[in-house]
Amino acid sequence: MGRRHGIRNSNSFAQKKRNQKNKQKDVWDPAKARMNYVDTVRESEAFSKYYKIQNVVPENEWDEMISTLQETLPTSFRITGGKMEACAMLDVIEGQFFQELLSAGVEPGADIKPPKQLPWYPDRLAWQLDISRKDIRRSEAYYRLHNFLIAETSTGNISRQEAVSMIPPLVLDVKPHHKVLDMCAAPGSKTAQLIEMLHADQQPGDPPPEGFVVANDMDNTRCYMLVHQLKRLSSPCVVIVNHDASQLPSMQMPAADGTLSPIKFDRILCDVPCTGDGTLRKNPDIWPKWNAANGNNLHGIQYRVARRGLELLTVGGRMVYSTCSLNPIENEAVIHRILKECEDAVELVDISASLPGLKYKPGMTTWTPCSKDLTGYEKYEDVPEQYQTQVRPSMFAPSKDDAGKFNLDRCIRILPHMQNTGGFFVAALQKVKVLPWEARPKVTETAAAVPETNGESNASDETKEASEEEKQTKGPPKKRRRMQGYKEDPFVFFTEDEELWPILQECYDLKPELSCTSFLTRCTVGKKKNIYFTTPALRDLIKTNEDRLKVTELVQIFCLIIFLLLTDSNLHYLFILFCSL
Ligand SMILES: C[S@@+](CC[C@H](N)C(=O)[O-])C[C@H]1O[C@@H](n2cnc3c(N)ncnc32)[C@H](O)[C@@H]1O
Repeated sequence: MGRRHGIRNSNSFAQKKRNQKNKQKDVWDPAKARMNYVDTVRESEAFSKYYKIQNVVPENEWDEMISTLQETLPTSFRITGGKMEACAMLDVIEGQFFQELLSAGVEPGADIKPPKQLPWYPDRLAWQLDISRKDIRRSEAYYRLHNFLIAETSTGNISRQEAVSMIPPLVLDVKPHHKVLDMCAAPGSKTAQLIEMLHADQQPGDPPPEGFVVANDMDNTRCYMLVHQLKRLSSPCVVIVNHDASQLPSMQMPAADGTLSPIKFDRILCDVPCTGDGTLRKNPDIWPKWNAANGNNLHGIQYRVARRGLELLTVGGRMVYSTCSLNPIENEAVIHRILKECEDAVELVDISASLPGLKYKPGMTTWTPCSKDLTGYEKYEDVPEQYQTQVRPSMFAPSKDDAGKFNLDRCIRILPHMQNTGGFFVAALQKVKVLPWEARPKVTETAAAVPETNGESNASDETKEASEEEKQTKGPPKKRRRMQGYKEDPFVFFTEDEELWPILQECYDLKPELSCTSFLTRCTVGKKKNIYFTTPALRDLIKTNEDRLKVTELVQIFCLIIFLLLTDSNLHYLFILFCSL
């Protein structure tokens, strides 16, 4: 009784506090004020002036682009999972929900926009719906479809993803045996697509694919978003790591003869941090903050991440560079700088045929670097001293004579008005031979030295732009600073004599070909409450690289939560079993 009384008291206190707060809010609510401001400021003078200087869109399309940017973005989604389940889901969506919409559309006064299939997405599995909150309220058919999409998104059968953001994984062309690296992965909508592609050919009862995805993000909190997003896929083929991608250490894998060799990835997604001005429809608060310096400041880290990606890419492998920015300084200028440095070791791939029906502008071959005051410069020598740290020599377009040899027109820029989407940039790079500065991969007897990092932020200082491979060949710097972050629980793999293994095998009727050494826990002592399963390839990767990563405390590898259908029974029960042991 007393306790209850206490609770009532504390509740009324909390209520009083809330009332006080609400009163204050009536006077001044900064969040509300910001939203009002954002609602009214749906165009930025600086944005318009800058993109007119860049000629990013032909004069006669300008007004259409700006008015599209001021409209709400349509919803788009893709159907996930194996081919059979996806087709069955498509039948339900088309046969039931879209049909209802179409029937509602013939009623007098109904304003129903038919769903649009995204022609460039395979098997008719991606759709765009131009529906607003108002539509959902006024039409029963819209309401039912909306609720269905929400429910299916939470179970993972549908992924609500911006249409243009589906493009980079498609262009990456991932096969089940590929080693894939996603350099800047959080929150993970593209990583999910990559994992689905890895499992594309897998039939029920088949072993998991040979390939894997290493998903990295520098932001520790966003790594947990990634864990949350990817958990739904229950794939044993993905590991999440937490690094500055421009300094991602070389990982090692044991060869058949027991020696270690550095991993080179077959496919790399380099979806770099950017100003995001292609997402203005979704994030209108970018309008009032937009300025030319933001893009200039990101050029350095974008280049360094892409360059590191190419170092980690195998010869013959493909890397896709993408941003949700329209700015050539964040896009073509980065690609041009990379191609120039890589000489003839890297080429732009013509990806137009892999995206049938997609409307886009070919990459620009000329652009004009600008300082924050929106003065454009023809050449670096024209840049006043005060802006020389902001506008860098590497940002300038190739000369007319040189332009042809880079094939920058093979890049793809999607402008919002072309098919009612966000803005996006994508380029696919093929590594045709080792990079000029790259040492040929060495096979070492022991784990290679851990690449050093000074843990500093991504300042655009060119002196920091030496590649990680270069640093490794020069030897480690003398001082080592600990990077801030959280220490993750260890990865404790079962050994052949694991006492739980016979119980597990019997209880879950595990297939005999499953090796107990692919199971792991995250604790060294105490009850093994959660048991994880991963593929042999990822087990080797984690085991081979964990120690050196732990020593430096640079990396937190997050577990890939893995409940593949090892048997017909649902392995989620493992949780229950071991919690009660
Ligand atoms: C454009 S978002 C990536 C979106 C993601 N690919 C997706 O599809 O959901 C860029 C990401 O890069 C991360 N990031 C920023 N700087 C980074 C760096 N130096 N290394 C690795 N990740 C970085 C940010 O935390 C952010 O999550």
